[in-house]
Amino acid sequence: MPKLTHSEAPLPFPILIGDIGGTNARFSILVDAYAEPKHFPNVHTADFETIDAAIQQGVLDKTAVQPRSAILAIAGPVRGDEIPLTNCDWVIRPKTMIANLGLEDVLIINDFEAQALAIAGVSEEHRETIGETSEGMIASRAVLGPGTGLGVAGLIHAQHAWIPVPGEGGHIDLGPRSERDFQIWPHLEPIEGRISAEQILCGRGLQNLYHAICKVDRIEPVLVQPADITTHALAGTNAQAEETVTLFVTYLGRVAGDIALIFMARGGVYLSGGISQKILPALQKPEFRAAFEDKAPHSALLKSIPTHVVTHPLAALAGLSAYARMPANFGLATDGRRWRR
Ligand SMILES: Nc1ncnc2c1ncn2[C@@H]1O[C@H](COP(=O)(O)OP(=O)(O)OP(=O)(O)O)[C@@H](O)[C@H]1O
Repeated sequence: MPKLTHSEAPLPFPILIGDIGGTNARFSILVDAYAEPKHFPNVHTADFETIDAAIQQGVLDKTAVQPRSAILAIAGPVRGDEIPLTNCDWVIRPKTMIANLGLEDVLIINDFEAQALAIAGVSEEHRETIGETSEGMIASRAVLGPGTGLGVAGLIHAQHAWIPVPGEGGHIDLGPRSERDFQIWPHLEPIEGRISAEQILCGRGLQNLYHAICKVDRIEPVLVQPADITTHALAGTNAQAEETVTLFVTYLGRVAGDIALIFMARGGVYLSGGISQKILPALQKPEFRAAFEDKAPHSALLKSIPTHVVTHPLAALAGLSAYARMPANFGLATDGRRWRR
């Protein structure tokens, strides 16, 4: 086991854990390393002016347990003492939290690091396997999450620990390969001149792809929300929506295969995020796995790598709890992201 340095010393219990999304914030309290987490009702970020008010009213006012520390996962980079969230107005100020909420120790990490912590221990009941099941190995893994954006993280297994590797993998280039791709690509909305994976593989990306397909087919688009597109696709009630979702899972397979190669993720690639669970029947068709495995000269390697959809309803919180209980099992970098009284 790696030796604990002072900055990696366990956070003191009870620990408040939180998954702070753009729309929803989910909180639990871990009383000790063995107790089941006590969950609190979802908090809508728009209902509270500050995260401190949300924690006070949504958690602390509802329990007699006073947390001594907090581990929060947020969407966006963690830098400095004032951390704005990507998709909502909250700014996280750990020093103010320590002063006002009775906390003595606060750790802030990236939301996809929390997803990576979660896939270290996700059980069979909390995942759906896509394609042939191969025996799970204790080996590096990766997670991709199409939701509001496309989150990507690796989970390296080394020195008897799981080491989450957060990054900006959702922004890698995604190029056309098939004849149909070459028809569609000129009609996709680019970002500063290029098509990144996130231009297609997220909620907004579903709309982008659907509109491009409608343009190529010279059809007036009739579907507006990402959920309309996937609902019609799964029901087989709109041809362009069906093709959108078929291509979406193909491109997701292509990118997931690339990420598997980068991390040598023999332990499996996991799909999280709000969209994966909603398009599970489409992911179970052959296209996702075919694209995932189509990686010459390494197709045999990719064939041996399992792929799963994470179905745990609170995966990020489960990952944070696993870390909070047994920090020595994880090589989580805390430098510049941990504040103490
Ligand atoms: N049925 C659906 N099919 C396809 N996309 C959907 C569906 N329902 C929601 N979405 C899209 O999923 C995205 C939200 O993803 P997700 O639930 O992962 O949110 P998030 O990024 O985790 O944010 P938060 O944690 O704040 O809720 C939005 O773009 C939304 O339009």
